[in-house]
Amino acid sequence: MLKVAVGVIKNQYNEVLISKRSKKAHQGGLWEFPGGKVEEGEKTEDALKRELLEELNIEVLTAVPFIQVKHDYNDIGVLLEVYLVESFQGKACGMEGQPIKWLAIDSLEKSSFPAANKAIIDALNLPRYYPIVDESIGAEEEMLRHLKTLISGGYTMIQWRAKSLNKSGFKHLAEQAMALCKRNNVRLFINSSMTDALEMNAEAIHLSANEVLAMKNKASSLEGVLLAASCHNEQELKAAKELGVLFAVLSPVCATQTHIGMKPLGWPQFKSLSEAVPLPVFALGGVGPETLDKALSNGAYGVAGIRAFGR
Ligand SMILES: Nc1nc2c([nH]c(=O)n2[C@@H]2O[C@H](COP(=O)(O)OP(=O)(O)OP(=O)(O)O)[C@@H](O)[C@H]2O)c(=O)[nH]1
Ligand SMILES: [Mg+2]
Repeated sequence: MLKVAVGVIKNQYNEVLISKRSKKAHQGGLWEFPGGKVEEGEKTEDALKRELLEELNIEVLTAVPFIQVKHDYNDIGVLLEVYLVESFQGKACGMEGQPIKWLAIDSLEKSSFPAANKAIIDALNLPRYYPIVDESIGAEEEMLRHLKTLISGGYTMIQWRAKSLNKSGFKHLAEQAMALCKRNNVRLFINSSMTDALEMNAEAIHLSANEVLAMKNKASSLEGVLLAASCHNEQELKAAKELGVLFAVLSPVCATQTHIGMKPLGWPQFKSLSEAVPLPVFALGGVGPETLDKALSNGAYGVAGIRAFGR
């Protein structure tokens, strides 16, 4: 497997720099995030700095690990170690004669990139908020009402959870929620077992940590379905990463009403766990929109919650 250092270079306008691969290269003629092969004995971060200097004539000042993507092309397998380049020195130019351009993150077209980049583009488009509609909010009507409030509040990624309903009750309710979200272009993650979620044709599934641990190496049948996972420790985060989830939720950060008796992680431990695994991690447990800055400064990608959203 070819190890590749890839840089998503951002500017202050929320645009990223992309560059066109030469016709003759592997996956030639497609756009890419600049970067290249990690040499024998070289650290990935050093390879990133070297490649961006060679290809764009810029000096990387800060780069943070973002995600890792494994992909099998028919001819080779690649492991893309993707970094967010948050600051650099110099003016980028195509040193190998390649066209380059700055593009808004939400206008990146997956079809213009090699297939492995789909996961990078999905991750770059993740919102910072992940509200959860849970039955602790109220009965079924109440849950649907709360979902509507969240949708009109502008949230674009929501989790749907009702653990105490039986299978057919959950299916019936989840189908209404999915239809509502589809009409409004909102991505709804169904929190249930993998089997049940696939049976109801969920396009996005939120798995419990136990399900993730039990799923090891079974993800190959899941092309086209987005996965997320609930995690509480490093082992679960690593298993979720291995399974190929788009992001994880790590909890509980602080003490909450719903998880009385569960020992909170606290911010320092949250930070070290989220930094140990290159995956976007949402903080959950006593956090909300007003704690986003605190969460970001502790290594979170965003915040998740039930009562903190849409009230
Ligand atoms: N740099 C880069 N490589 C990517 C991306 N997506 C992707 O699948 N790859 C694959 O990663 C592999 C290595 O990338 P590369 O061709 O940039 O390597 P390099 O700069 O060292 O090239 P060189 O052999 O011309 O020196 C290629 O097989 C390429 O198809 C991407 O976004 N950026
Ligand atoms: Mg390259």
